Amino acid sequence: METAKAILETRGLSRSFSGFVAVNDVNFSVRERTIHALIGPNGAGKSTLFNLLTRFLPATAGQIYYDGTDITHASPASLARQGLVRSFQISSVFPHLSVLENVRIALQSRHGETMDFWLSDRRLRKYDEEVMSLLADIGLENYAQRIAIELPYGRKRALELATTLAMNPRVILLDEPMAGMGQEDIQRTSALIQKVAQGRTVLMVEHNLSVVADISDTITVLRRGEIIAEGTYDIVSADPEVRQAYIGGAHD
Ligand SMILES: Nc1ncnc2c1ncn2[C@@H]1O[C@H](COP(=O)(O)OP(=O)(O)OP(=O)(O)O)[C@@H](O)[C@H]1O
Repeated sequence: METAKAILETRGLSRSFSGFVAVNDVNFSVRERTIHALIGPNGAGKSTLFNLLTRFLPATAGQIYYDGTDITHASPASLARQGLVRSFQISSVFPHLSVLENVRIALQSRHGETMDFWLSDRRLRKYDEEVMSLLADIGLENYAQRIAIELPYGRKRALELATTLAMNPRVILLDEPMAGMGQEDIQRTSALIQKVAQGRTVLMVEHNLSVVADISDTITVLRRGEIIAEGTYDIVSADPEVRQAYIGGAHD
């Protein structure tokens, strides 16, 4: 595990907003096939770094590399095609379509087909087999015919993950996957993330530290736009600067 190569890397990455430096000269590296969490107190720059990595925000300075290729100026759509997929990105859920239809649309889009009403039944059925196997992976097979909007909250998030997986990602970026979830959904989603991480890389911003402790291989702690610690949960949680950042509270 320790020797896995870096799949995502930044060098001197910075982002300012009207002179305020939200991400400051960050050298960051995510090893392939690990679950990597980005944590830090409110306003630390987590969302900004996440948006830079997925190219939703342009960098003010520095470089981003994906699998050794400079992607500093790539578009989010081209990154998704190359396997760097932000959950809820291209694959947003259509609330009034069924679970099966939602995942089928994501698969069609990956195969370069738009929503073609004239697709033959045979071709649709071909997708449906793939859809059902994906839904089985994610524990949604019994929800296939349910309309997305009617799903319980945790299952809706699982559907979002299913549409992300339909893009066949190498790296999945999750923005607060546990947000708004109760304990039961948190446990199920944690297990799901560990499952989908097999053979893939997951980078997530997550506030729930017990989830982070449970499932992350590596944790990067940000504070005021800079990395202050990195390593396993045991290492970062014992770090005096990290403890101070959390005790110090929000915008310390
Ligand atoms: N579009 C923007 N314009 C101006 N300032 C911004 C913008 N986006 C972020 N910031 C500032 O950059 C800093 C970092 O914000 P960011 O949202 O990245 O932090 P965060 O660690 O994700 O916080 P939280 O945990 O509260 O979501 C904050 O001080 C924020 O006010």
